[in-house]
Amino acid sequence: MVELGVNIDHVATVRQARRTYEPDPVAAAYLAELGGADGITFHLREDRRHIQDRDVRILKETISVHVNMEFGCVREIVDIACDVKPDWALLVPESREEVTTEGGLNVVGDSKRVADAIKQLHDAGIAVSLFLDPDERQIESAAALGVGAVELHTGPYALAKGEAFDRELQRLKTCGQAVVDAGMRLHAGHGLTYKNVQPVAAIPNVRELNIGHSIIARAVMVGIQKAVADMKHEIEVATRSTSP
Ligand SMILES: CC(=O)[C@@H](O)[C@H](O)COP(=O)(O)O
Ligand SMILES: NCC(=O)COP(=O)(O)O
Repeated sequence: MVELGVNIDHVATVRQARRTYEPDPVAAAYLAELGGADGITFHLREDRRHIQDRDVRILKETISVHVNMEFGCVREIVDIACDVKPDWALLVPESREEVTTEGGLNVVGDSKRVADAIKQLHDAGIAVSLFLDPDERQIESAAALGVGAVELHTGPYALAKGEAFDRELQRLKTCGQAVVDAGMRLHAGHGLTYKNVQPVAAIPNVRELNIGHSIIARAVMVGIQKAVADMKHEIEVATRSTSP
């Protein structure tokens, strides 16, 4: 079975737009779990633009499916992960200027920073996964670093059209096989939607897909009707009690 990890970052994005308490990504994670999520994913960014430290701690305490924490190789965040102990730590490249993660981590050549983070996480008993472009050299280096999983970056696939789409899908298949042959778990994610998920879910031996933006975008849409009806109800109740 291919597991679904639901990324709840953008529930927190809406909350942080007003620096208030709602919507709470912890509540969203609970509902995602009720809906059948096999895991909950979130990205604790250095700039704290969406997920906050408080979310990370409460999520780890309250979620019963596996917790996948994404972050860059920054000492402060690696220390938080070692303290909170998610089931998986997904190391990603991160820049403050980006709107979202733009590419895979580069682990070819000098990867001391990554190797140090992996060691610290492993010493804390946390399984480590690396977010990589579908590039065989990166996968070879990931295997040498001793991580348990690779999450293939599906962003370029998600954006590709026509022949490029077939090419990107083939890269994912070829590199997916390389991940499995090297003895690591195969995960994939980024930019997956209701329209483009099936070819990726059908890649042999893929164990987990992490999907966020598209699910949260759909949740906003399918939930609006009830949210408006609930507000109408509140107003009507008040009007009933105050009208002559
Ligand atoms: C690693 C990855 O592909 C994305 O999940 C990304 O890290 C999510 O971060 P944002 O939600 O800030 O785009
Ligand atoms: N690692 C990928 C992820 O968690 C979800 O990415 P997206 O679906 O929000 O693009």
